[in-house]
Amino acid sequence: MGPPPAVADVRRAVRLALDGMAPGSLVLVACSGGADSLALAAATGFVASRAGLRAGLLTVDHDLQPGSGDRAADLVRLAPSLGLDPAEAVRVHVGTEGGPEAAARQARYAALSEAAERLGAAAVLLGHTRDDQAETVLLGLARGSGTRSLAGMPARAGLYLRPLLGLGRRTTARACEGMGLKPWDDPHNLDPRYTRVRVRTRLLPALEDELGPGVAEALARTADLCRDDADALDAWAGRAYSAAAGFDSALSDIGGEPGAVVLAVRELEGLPSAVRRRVLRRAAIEAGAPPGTLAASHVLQVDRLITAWRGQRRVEVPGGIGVVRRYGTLVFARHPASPIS
Ligand SMILES: Nc1ncnc2c1ncn2[C@@H]1O[C@H](COP(=O)(O)OP(=O)(O)OP(=O)(O)O)[C@@H](O)[C@H]1O
Repeated sequence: MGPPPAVADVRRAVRLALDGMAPGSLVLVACSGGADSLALAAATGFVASRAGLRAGLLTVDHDLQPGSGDRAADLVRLAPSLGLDPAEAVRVHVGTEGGPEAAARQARYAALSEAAERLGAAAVLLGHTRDDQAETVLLGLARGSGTRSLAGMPARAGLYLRPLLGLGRRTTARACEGMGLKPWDDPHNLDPRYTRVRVRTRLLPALEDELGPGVAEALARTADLCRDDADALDAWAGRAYSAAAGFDSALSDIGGEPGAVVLAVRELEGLPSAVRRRVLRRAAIEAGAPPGTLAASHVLQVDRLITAWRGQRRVEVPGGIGVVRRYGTLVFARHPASPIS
């Protein structure tokens, strides 16, 4: 008799994600002890041993709740029985910048990347599921995001893989049951003070009641479609950026300071706005604007220097970057030379 269907589904997803990896490579599972990453950990131990790969477990102890150190130690003790060796608990200090959730996430990824490098891992596996993806899309819609944000989380990004994005949370819970594993229920996952928890526990179930049980799956499909669109637009914008920034070198001292980015307006005027806005966003970032702080409204203001220019002198974007229109160019710089109007 084969394994229960949910166990087989999780193993298949892991097998697909690890396909093509060089024999002997080390893959690490980032495991919180919750159902998603516990099912992932067990399936990875199983698949890796049959695929000639080595598998290990990393758990991050944020030291935010009483007992978190014990939980991390329990996971490390459990790991060898799942075929995961090495297994490490990494303790991190969580700051407060950007709110407690964002700070914990940032500290977690930094710790995971550091441990992966130290252990020479070829990949770090995360337990995000289709339901996490659906929540991300809903949150993006509510913020008025564009295609890049609606694309949600990618199945692979650098070292990080998300093998379970095609499976629902119900499947991981059943897989744990099927393997006799007892996941940890994080009380945070039920705390309605978190927006994501309200989306998970109230909004998505209400949508499924009203619109049918396939809503999470449909939202995850939207994410995939948006990713394809965003990738295509990014590629177009990359070429457009090179054309607009790589014009005649005689003009390249217009910026007036090192690090300035100068774009030729005539290369931008005929572009679709979705592409032009991407070019402008990239120019601002290359000139020194921190990516996370650059809002759509900033990019729109810069865009008006092209589409609705009435001698406006200067647009400010985060990072102390000013944008001015000067001769047939847009100059992005910390202290751009005074504009021509
Ligand atoms: N403390 C942690 N240590 C290691 N990895 C973690 C930790 N917290 C989260 N992760 C990784 O990030 C993924 C997504 O985290 P998130 O907080 O959204 O999930 P979770 O509620 O912890 O659920 P689960 O553990 O069931 O995946 C997890 O599946 C896991 O791979």
